[in-house]
Amino acid sequence: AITRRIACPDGNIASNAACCPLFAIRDDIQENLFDGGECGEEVHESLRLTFHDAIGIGSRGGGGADGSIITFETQELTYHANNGLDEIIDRQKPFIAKHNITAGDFIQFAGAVGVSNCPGAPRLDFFLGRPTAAAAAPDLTVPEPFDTVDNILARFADAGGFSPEEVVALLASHTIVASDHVDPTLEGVPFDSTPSTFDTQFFVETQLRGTLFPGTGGNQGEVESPLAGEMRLQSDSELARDSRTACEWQSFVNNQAKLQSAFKAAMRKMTILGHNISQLTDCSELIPTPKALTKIATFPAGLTNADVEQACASTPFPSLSTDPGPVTSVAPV
Ligand code: HEM
Ligand SMILES: [Ca+2]
Ligand SMILES: [Mn+2]
Repeated sequence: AITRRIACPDGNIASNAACCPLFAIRDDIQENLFDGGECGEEVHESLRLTFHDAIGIGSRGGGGADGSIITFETQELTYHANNGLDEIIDRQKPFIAKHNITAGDFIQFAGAVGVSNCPGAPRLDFFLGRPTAAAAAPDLTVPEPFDTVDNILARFADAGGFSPEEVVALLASHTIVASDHVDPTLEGVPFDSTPSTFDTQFFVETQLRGTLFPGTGGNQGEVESPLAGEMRLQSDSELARDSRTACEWQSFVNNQAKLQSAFKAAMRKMTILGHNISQLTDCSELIPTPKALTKIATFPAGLTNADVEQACASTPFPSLSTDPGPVTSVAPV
């Protein structure tokens, strides 16, 4: 294939002139939205936003990854599942206003650039050219942590024909979480012990027997986790144990290469929902290459294979070593 090289007005080289404005946007958000290239709160929330915008499509209506969650925020932010997204939307809006880019493109661009700051992440694709949203997405397109596996799989299938395997791949995103809203008494609670690293610990730790709540019990959509300071969603717990998804879930344990390739492929599909890829421009070259990760997955200190709730019937849980030292707790982000 012939790679086109175009000189942009600012001196950057692009494959397509349409991508040229993205260099300045990337530099601006790395410096002023992501605190100089961190894998922190704004990255986590920007990734969550890519999902809540894109999944708004299907038999009930909605335009997919069209920016409607910002353009029609007065409506979509009244939906229960979007609780807390007002903060990142307020942070993103000035960048959209300043640069000549639609909300739909910006949400997915910020997500892809942001994820590149997390060691171990794949280099996500980015396609440009989403028009401004025409209407708000309807309510109830975003799955909730208290939904059944049946309903979650059905919603993803309806939204974009996602298979159960692709749903599991997308949930790799929960390796970089700091939850503020599931337990109203806590802030910044991770779903795994490494919330700033795009690793497979999430798939290890969600398979361990739950023994405690990081804060209060009785929150809708939360079940017990195996580690002080760590939160487990009911939906993640059930997907890790359901016969339709358990083996796929387990297959990511200590498989960084699969984590990267499967998440990248599923994100490519999710981030263009509602669009015809032939009408978008591939500007993936703008996405930085994430730092590689060499850490091997482990059981947290004090826990072993005996704490695994084996759910995949056909394949044993991978053998992992246990972190040395006394039992620790996961610090808030
Ligand atoms: C069954 C599907 C899903 C459910 C039920 C679900 C639910 C949740 C919930 C309840 C939170 C905590 C929000 C808070 O308390 O602040 C959360 C966080 C998050 N979710 Fe999901 N999620 C799902 C799928 C996804 C997907 C597909 C992605 C992205 C591809 C994603 C990305 C994230 C991220 C990055 C966060 C962390 C946000 C932060 O730290 O502020 N989730 N999710
Ligand atoms: Ca992690
Ligand atoms: Mn947050």
